[in-house]
Amino acid sequence: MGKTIKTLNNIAQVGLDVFKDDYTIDNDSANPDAIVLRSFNMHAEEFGSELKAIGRAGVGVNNIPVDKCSEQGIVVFNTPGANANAVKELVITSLIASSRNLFEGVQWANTLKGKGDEVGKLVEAGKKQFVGKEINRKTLGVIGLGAIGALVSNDALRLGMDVIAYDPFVSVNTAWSLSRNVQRAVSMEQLLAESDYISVHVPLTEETKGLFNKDSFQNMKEDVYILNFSRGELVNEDDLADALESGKVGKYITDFPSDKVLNMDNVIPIPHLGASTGESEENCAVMAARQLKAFLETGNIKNAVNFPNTFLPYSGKTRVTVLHESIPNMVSQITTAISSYDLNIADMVNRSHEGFAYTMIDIEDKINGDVIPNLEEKINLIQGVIRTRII
Ligand SMILES: NC(=O)c1ccc[n+]([C@@H]2O[C@H](COP(=O)([O-])OP(=O)(O)OC[C@H]3O[C@@H](n4cnc5c(N)ncnc54)[C@H](O)[C@@H]3O)[C@@H](O)[C@H]2O)c1
Ligand SMILES: O=C(O)[C@H](O)COP(=O)(O)O
Repeated sequence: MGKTIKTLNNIAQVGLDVFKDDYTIDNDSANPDAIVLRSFNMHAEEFGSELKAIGRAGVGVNNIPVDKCSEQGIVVFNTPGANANAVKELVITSLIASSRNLFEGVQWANTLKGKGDEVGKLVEAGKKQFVGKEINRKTLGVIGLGAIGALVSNDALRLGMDVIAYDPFVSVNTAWSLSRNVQRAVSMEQLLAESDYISVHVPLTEETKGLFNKDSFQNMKEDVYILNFSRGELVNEDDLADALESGKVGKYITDFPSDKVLNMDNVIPIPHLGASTGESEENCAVMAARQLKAFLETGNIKNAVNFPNTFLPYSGKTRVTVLHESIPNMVSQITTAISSYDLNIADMVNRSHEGFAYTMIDIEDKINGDVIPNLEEKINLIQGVIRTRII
């Protein structure tokens, strides 16, 4: 049956092109099968009964009510690493440009428009206001060693910086990709105390909200530069104002300006450009679309943030997919329901992730269409089952 996809932001065409034949892109649909978006805030959105999946073409999912989605059996995907290079390039650019007072210097040079032959003399006289500092041999502290943090760390080393990093949950993938010259901070305090520059690359969660506050600023060196390409809410803005005022923080470079921050001195506001390159937009769109398509057509899950990665080769016969709570005795109750229709199981998989689980069961033959709604209903009645879909 045809499926409807709705987009809530501009999504690169190559990504939308993944949805061919049986799919309709309908941005006015009140009840799509899947939604693709970037930073659109979904917290106030109602979900239609057909909505099975949301694809975030990007990384941060704080714009999506993930817990509500889990409870309603809506799988939320993101695109890990797909925009990491774009962000890294902007972080490195901003690191150097802010150290050399480039943003302020360019802004000032533009004020000389119309000064005619005087411009050359004014430039030479005025440039002393913008004397900067070099990043070579300075220490960069990287908080969060995921896709972006690891790239930033490796490139900063290549530029002659010392790099110290903190991530208590570092993944095996990152560990393999990281230069052995990145020093490991044993605590946030150590990183804060040793860094001339700090770049933060963690997700916004209840735990990381306000990570930069009065106490953490106090632990930092005088005149530290902070780069925030992650989320504005990681920083307590009232405490930041004091730290900028006192000179503890020399500059705050942020991809997430707020009205409050725009009114502070020594802030370099960037209009959320981290992932805004053609390459990154295409990478994210294609990855999000492929993951959604695979899930809608085969039930397989790759890169979901609220349900486990689950893969079973798709035979094209009948597949029963069940999103459920991760509690004892679920698989046996589901298989009992299936066998009550005299159906033989060919293959199956069950995975769990942080309280939620996913079971996919392949039936040996294509099953009669009339059975499908009854079997779905029977499985949905099992306590702990969130959503059943028979493909
Ligand atoms: N400015 C932009 O356009 C842009 C683009 C992409 C991502 N982002 C933001 O950057 C964040 C990081 O992106 P990524 O692709 O590197 O994500 P990622 O998931 O690959 O890495 C995040 C890392 O943070 C670590 N972490 C989590 N909590 C931590 C804590 N309390 N202390 C230290 N480390 C912690 C995790 O272990 C993980 O290694 C995203 O969550 C998003 O908010 C912004
Ligand atoms: O979390 C992300 O991936 C970034 O903040 C990018 O957001 P965007 O897709 O709205 O540019």
